[in-house]
Amino acid sequence: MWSQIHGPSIIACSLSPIGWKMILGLAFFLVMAWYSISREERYIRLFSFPVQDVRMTCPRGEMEKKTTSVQVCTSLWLIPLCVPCSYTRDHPMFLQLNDYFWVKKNPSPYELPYGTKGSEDILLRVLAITSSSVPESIQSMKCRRCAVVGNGHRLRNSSMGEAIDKYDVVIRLNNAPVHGYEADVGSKTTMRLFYPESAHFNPRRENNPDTLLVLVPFKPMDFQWLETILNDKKRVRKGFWKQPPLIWNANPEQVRILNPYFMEITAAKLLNLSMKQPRKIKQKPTTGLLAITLALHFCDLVHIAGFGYPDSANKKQTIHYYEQITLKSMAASEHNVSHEALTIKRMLELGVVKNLTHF
Ligand SMILES: CC(=O)N[C@H]1[C@H]([C@H](O)[C@H](O)CO)O[C@](OP(=O)(O)OC[C@H]2O[C@@H](n3ccc(N)nc3=O)[C@H](O)[C@@H]2O)(C(=O)O)C[C@@H]1O
Ligand SMILES: CO[C@@H]1[C@H](O)[C@@H](O)[C@H](O[C@H]2[C@H](O)[C@@H](NC(C)=O)[C@H](OCc3ccccc3)O[C@@H]2CO)O[C@@H]1CO
Repeated sequence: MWSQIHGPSIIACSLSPIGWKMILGLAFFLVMAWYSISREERYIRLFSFPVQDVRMTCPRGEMEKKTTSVQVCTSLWLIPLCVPCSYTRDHPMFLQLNDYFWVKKNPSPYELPYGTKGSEDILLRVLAITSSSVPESIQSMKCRRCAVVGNGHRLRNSSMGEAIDKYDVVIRLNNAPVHGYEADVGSKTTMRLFYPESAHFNPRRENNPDTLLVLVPFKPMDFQWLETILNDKKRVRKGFWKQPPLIWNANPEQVRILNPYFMEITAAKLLNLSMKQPRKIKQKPTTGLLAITLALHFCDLVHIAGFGYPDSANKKQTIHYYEQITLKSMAASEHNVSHEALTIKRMLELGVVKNLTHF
């Protein structure tokens, strides 16, 4: 699925120079044709981007592609032309203990949030008390139809709850509640992505007994928070931009640590942020865009709901479905939400993801 967004730019394929020239020529033609056809909104059907089925059937062949290879597709005179390209799914979703037991052959080149360089020791300790496995119930799914639920206000009074709960996998974010909002957002939560400052949810009330609580690490202190809270050690208050919970009633067996690889590719490939001096760039992906990236790797079909910020001139519009705060609260947030909106729009246009609410 990933190759359908970026085509040849993400996955390195070995093609002869003539092959590449042909593809470039064809790409030019493709753009021209796309422009004329897209206005009639028919281009998705004609081109080789397989549109995600608006019904809930599994896109044909997706599971086979996962285990074998994928193809980079373009078109020749509107006839699909696909180039086989080797692709390995060698990025586990969650960090695992045995990767930190021994000196790694390929150590991470980046520090958090894009890699684990420098955090190896604390990781050894937190991975010893958490788990890294994808539960069998998810691993064995024949088809993973996923809903990524953003925290946006447009979910309010949407009555989307029943539809969201029908997905095989429902990904939620931060402290977004379900209790009291079931009719609009559903109650199923397969995974909840969060960081210490956003862990202000009641793990038992807002989740299901088997919900995976997935820590998105942004800084080494995030691992330290997890270690102290799960081991009930003395809490550390300094080093967080907002006070994280001091009591957190979660089962360590449900806790996972997201592989920073997904943050790296969200930043580098979707937002074109430079990875050369990541510390200097005070911009990072939102948790929602990260979750979409993760879902595109992991799921056969990705639908989103609750994404989309108000226009920057709209100072009064609340941004969440569950609380009365406006864009002003995000002034120091280090996100570029208009850039992200363009990225999401592009994915929607290509049919790579489908939106359940309006965008
Ligand atoms: C003040 C502040 O820092 N706010 C940030 C909050 C805050 O830290 C947590 O809610 C705390 O619990 O977290 C963020 O995001 P937040 O928790 O608001 O929302 C989760 C994701 O939903 C998508 N979203 C949200 C609102 C909206 N109107 N449109 C949307 O598309 C976004 O993709 C967003 O990522 C975050 O983690 O990304 C980003 C926000 O900038
Ligand atoms: C996904 O990002 C999360 C959230 O959406 C962001 O708003 C938040 O940004 C904070 C940023 O991570 C902090 N940087 C560090 C290194 O901690 C930044 O710190 C400045 C600061 C420090 C101390 C006291 C107040 C502010 O603050 C940003 C928010 O204002 O990051 C979230 C993930 O942690």
